[in-house]
Amino acid sequence: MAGGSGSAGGAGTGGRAVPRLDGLFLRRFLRLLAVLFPGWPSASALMFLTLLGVALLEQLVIYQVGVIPSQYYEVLGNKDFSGFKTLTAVAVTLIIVNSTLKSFDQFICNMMYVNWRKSLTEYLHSCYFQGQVYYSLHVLREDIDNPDQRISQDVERFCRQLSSMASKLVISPFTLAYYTHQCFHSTGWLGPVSIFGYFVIGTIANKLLMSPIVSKLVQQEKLEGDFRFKHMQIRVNAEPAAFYRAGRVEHMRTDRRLQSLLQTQRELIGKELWLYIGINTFDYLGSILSYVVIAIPIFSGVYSDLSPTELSALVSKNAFVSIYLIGCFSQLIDLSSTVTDVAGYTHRIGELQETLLSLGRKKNGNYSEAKTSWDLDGHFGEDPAPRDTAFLLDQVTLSVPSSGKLLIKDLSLRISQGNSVMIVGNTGTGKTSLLRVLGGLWESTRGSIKMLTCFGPRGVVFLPQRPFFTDGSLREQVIYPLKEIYPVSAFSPGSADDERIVRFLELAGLTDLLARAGGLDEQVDWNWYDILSPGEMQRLSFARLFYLQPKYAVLDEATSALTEEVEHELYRLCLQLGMTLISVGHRPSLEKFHSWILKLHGEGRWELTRCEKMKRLPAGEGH
Ligand SMILES: Nc1ncnc2c1ncn2[C@@H]1O[C@H](COP(=O)(O)OP(=O)(O)OP(=O)(O)O)[C@@H](O)[C@H]1O
Repeated sequence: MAGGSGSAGGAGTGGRAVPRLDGLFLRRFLRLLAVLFPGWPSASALMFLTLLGVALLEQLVIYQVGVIPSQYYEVLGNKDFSGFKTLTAVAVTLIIVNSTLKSFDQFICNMMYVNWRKSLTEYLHSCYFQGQVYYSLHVLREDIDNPDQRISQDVERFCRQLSSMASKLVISPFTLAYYTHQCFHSTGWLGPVSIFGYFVIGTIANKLLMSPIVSKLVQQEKLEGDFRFKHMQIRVNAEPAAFYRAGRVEHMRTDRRLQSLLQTQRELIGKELWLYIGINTFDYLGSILSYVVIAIPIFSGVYSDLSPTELSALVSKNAFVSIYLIGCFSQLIDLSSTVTDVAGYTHRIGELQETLLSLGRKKNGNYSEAKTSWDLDGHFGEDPAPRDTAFLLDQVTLSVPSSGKLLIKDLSLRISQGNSVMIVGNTGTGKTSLLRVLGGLWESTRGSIKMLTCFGPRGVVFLPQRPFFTDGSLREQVIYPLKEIYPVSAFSPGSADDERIVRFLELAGLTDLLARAGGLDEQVDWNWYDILSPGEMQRLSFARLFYLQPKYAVLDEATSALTEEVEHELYRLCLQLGMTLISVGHRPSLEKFHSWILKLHGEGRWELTRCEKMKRLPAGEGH
């Protein structure tokens, strides 16, 4: 497993551009926005409009609440009791409306967060699970660290931070326009121009302070993922680790990853200090800027004909609108730390999105779209492919993708029905790699490979070296990866699905498993890897194979944990069920189940021989 296992100290950018607040950020952000707002009328767009309406109403009410104190001065000064009662009733109503609107504002932002998270995660899932993209991403691409963390945690934080900014951002164009107009009205061009100038300077200074934070944040997220991955490694491998008494060494290694993460967090906090100094300075300087704005015409003699009282009234009026306008800008500048978070997550999610899309576009020429996936619902149409041949290899040369190490050179082979092939050879000579090419996971460096049948029950089923189980009931393990009950009538008319499953479990020697699992459909809360022995896992994989009854079964050392007798029995059943086998194995006792032996010698050399020991078996069942 490559995901998350990258070096703990690296920046995680793997030769890529350092993440900054630049054009690349903008492009990635706009691409993510297109996922969050897929069109009109989408739920997100409607929520955003509602938020805009609520925020506008809120502004109106806030303004009304703001003038209440001055009205109290008036009614109390005049000892106007009925005016006081009316004003108090109005004030209470306005405050209730204001608090309701504020709560609604928060509520809509939270709902938007959930909705955005749903859209973005589902979108990434659709790219991640398309074809074999998840395999290529984890095994063949090493430049993307912790894809799992990007999809789960980074998306969550991105959406949360973005939604926390939403209500301030949505209203700011309106408040800015309104108070700029007001400011221009009372101070002329000098007020708005100096405030805008001040904001531009503040933004440039902030941007300089924000960029290093963005790259640090991206690095911190990578280390966070590495740390979590280390814990997951222990969780998944608790038993072998315990046999090795690996507690001390794993403790040290896990602590090392933690230290590396904490060191980066300290550096991040150090960089953020400068940003906070910038933000706070901007806020407090802004509060005196309005007086600086009014001081310029006063000292240049524009108001020299005004009396001191008239001048004070003018100062107070101008200060009010300028402070409001500066307040609007300060609110935007205050969002800087949230913006850096959003930018960091944007880079991480954007990188993942780009990689997923490029992997999704890269189609394996040997496999048409229809053949790259299973018909999971069990609906089987007509298969136009010739039925007697599964794979046609012509002058195929195969190398390890990352290192280029030559494994097989100029191999021509036809794998057709009734002609089982056994692949043998020393460790690391490329036996599994050849299956990877047959399965469409790797591409050959030269030559052509044609798969003339499909994946699934009517075509090819692979049993990988490491058995794979999903979460769920025993039935779900047996029928995997079919989702629904397999259409019995296709192969065994008349017999019920349950009976077939039980029979195949018995044939695989797993009768007791039915009782342990409490029946076929009991939703067990255990991890199948924890409760099954390696041998039982291989037996269960065979029960699955018997159930699916494909025409071709590709078995990669699928019986390595079983005795020779059990192996013999399982292979015999496969042939009896009409399967043609393509197996990788080491035991010579397996040869009798195959017509051909392909021996790999490494460094490209191979040898194909006819096997004379092929066992004569009774006619296949079900075909
Ligand atoms: N994802 C990978 N990245 C880099 N190298 C790989 C990868 N997978 C396999 N290899 C290398 O390719 C070579 C062939 O591997 P392969 O798994 O095909 O061996 P094998 O013949 O099946 O061996 P074994 O009998 O041990 O199962 C080995 O040297 C292995 O280290």
